[in-house]
Amino acid sequence: MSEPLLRIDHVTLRFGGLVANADVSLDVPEGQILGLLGPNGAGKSTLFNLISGTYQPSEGRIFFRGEDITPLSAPERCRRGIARTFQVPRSFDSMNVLENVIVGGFARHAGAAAARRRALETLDFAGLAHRAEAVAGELTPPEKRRLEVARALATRPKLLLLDEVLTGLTPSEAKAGVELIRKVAASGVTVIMVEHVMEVVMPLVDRAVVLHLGRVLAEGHPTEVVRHEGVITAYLGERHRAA
Ligand SMILES: Nc1ncnc2c1ncn2[C@@H]1O[C@H](COP(=O)(O)OP(=O)(O)OP(=O)(O)O)[C@@H](O)[C@H]1O
Repeated sequence: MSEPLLRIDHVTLRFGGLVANADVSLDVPEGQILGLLGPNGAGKSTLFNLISGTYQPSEGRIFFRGEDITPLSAPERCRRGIARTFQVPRSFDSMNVLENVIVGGFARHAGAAAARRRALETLDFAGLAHRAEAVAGELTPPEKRRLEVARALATRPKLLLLDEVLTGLTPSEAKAGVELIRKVAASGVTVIMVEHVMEVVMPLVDRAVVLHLGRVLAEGHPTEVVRHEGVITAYLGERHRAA
């Protein structure tokens, strides 16, 4: 079997006495859309922070394309092709949409002209080209999420971490968001997404991993995972039992 794009190898992260991620091991093959699920406080965002380099694990290693990236900083990991969005959008509100995406592009493109070219392409890809000159702070909530994704894509990632980009959207907005995620995956970017809305996650992801109390509770095809007894008890609740 070929090497996974990302390998998380027995990773633990402690904040003092609190274990936010406990002995997490996970292989993510190239081309997959992986859903990372679990109740509030399960350790999903912490795992994103460990993959993107915001946090260093207390124990364990993280490999990307076969390279041990555990000691690398977040900018170094970005240059290798790992990008992320944040639960609360972090765009620069006073700058326009294009400028925001150019900032993302600078991480990977030498020179303003190349970064601008890449930003324009990315806005087009993300369906935001018509809002290029709009001030970011004045975008609608779904446009702000799209801008987050565009900023991350401008770094030309091989792995994109999406933290609740569909949460809080109306069903039709979420449907448009799903289409964008499918398009991202079809362009060759591997995706790991944290999302709570099961109706959205189920048909979209190739594989689901459920975290609970920092540990991997279940892993597999989404249809198997939602039938897992421990997942129903810890996360989904009784209404999913008969589903
Ligand atoms: N910087 C930190 N310092 C101390 N504890 C933290 C820190 N970041 C996260 N935690 C704790 O680690 C645990 C996991 O948090 P995390 O945010 O990763 O969960 P989550 O699954 O992303 O939750 P949510 O769905 O609410 O975003 C929680 O108990 C949280 O309080």
